[in-house]
Amino acid sequence: MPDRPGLQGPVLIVGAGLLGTSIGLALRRRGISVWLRDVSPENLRAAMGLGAGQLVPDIAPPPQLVVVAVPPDVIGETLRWALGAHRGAVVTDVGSIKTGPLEQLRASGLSGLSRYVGGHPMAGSERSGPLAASAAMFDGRPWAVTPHQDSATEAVDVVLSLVAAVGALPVRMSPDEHDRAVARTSHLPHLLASLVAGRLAEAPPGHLALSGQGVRDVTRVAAGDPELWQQIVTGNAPAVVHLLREVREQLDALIAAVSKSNREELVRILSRGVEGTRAIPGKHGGPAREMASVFVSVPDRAGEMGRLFADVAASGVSIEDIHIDHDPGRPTGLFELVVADDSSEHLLAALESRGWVTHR
Ligand SMILES: NC(=O)C1=CN([C@@H]2O[C@H](COP(=O)(O)OP(=O)(O)OC[C@H]3O[C@@H](n4cnc5c(N)ncnc54)[C@H](O)[C@@H]3O)[C@@H](O)[C@H]2O)C=CC1
Ligand SMILES: O=C(O)C(=O)Cc1ccc(O)cc1
Repeated sequence: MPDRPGLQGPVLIVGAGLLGTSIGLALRRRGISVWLRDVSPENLRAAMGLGAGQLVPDIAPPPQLVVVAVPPDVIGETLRWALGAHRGAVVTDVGSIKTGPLEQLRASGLSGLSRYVGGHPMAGSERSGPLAASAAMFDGRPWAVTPHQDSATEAVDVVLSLVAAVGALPVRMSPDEHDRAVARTSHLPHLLASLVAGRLAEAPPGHLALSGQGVRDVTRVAAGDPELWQQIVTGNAPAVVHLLREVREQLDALIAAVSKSNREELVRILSRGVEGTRAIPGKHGGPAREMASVFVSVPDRAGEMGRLFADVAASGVSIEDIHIDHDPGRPTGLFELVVADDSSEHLLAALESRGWVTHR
C-alpha cells in the first residue's frame, strides 16, 4: 500500500517496551527518525541497542508525531504530558482501551485535544519488553484508528500514515465501539484462556505429558503479563462484564447438556463455536478462508528443517502458520503447516514424493 504523504518524522515514542520498540524498528526500517523515552533506563538502552531509535537530542526539531506506548494505567497522564510538552505534534497511543484515556484528557480541560487521535494495533505477543520486539510485528495486521469528535482531519491523516509506514491495515471506528469490539475479540478470549490454563497449573505432571497442539492454541495468550492484563480488563470493565455474564449463562447450559448427555444441545453449542471460528477474517483483512493442517515428521538432524522448507517452497504452496511440537519419546519434531484448504492435497503429495512422512 503506498504511504500517505504525511509521515516525515521525527517520531517520539514514549515507552520503549514491546510495542514502542517494535514501532521504532518498523519506522527505522523506512528511514524515519525515531526518538525514544522511557522511565526504565534498561529498556531504553535495550531498545536503542536493537536500533529502534535514539535519545531525544539536546538540540532537535520538534517531533511531528508522539506515540504513547506505556502501560494502560499511565496512558491518560502520558497523553496529557505529550499534548502539553509538544504543542506542534500530533499525539497518538497504542493502548488496548480507548474511552478511559480520552475521558481523562477531556476531564483535564487541556487545550489541543484536536491533535489527539487514538490507535490500537491488534498485534503483539504474550511477551513484554523491548527484547521481544520485532520490526515485522504489524505487517498485514489490523490497527484500530479511533478519532474522537474533535480530532482534526490532518491529525487523523498523520496517524493513518504511521499505520501505513509500519505495514499495518487501518480500521477506523469510534473509541466507544472499539472498546466493545476488543472486549469480544481480545479481552474475553484472554480471560477464558487464563481460566483454561489455570486448570493446567494444578494438573498432575503425568497428565501434562499428553499436551498436544490444541491445548497450546487455546492457552497461548494466557502467558501474557498479569500486571498488564489486569490494567486492560479493569479499564474496559463494563463491556467485559457484560460478555462474562453471557458466558456464565452458556456455561450453565453446557454443564446441563454434558451432565444429562444431551447430545442435541451439545451439537448446537459446538456448532455455534464452529460458526465463530469461521467468522474470524483471514489475514490481511480478507475474507475468512478455510484452512487445513498438514503434519510432517522431521528428524532431529542438522539441515532437515532447511530441507523441509526448501521442499515446501518448491511445491509453490504458501504457509499461513506453523507450529512445531516435540515428540518427547522420539528424536523427531512434528511440524504442523497451516495452508489454504484447497492447496493441502497438493502440498501433501509434493512432500510425500520427496520422501517426507506426512499426515492430515
Ligand atoms: N502486549 C501487547 O501485545 C500489546 C499491548 N498493547 C498496549 O501497548 C501498551 C504497551 O504495552 P507493551 O509494549 O506490551 O508493554 P511493555 O511492558 O513491554 O512496555 C511498556 C514500557 O513503558 C515504560 N513505561 C512505563 N511507565 C512509563 C511512563 N510513565 N513513561 C515512560 N515510559 C513508561 C516501561 O518501562 C516499558 O518499557 C499498553 O498500553 C498495552 O495495552 C497494544 C497492543 C498489543
Ligand atoms: O498475542 C497476541 O496474539 C495478541 O493478540 C496480543 C495483543 C495483546 C493486547 C492487545 O491489546 C492486542 C493484541
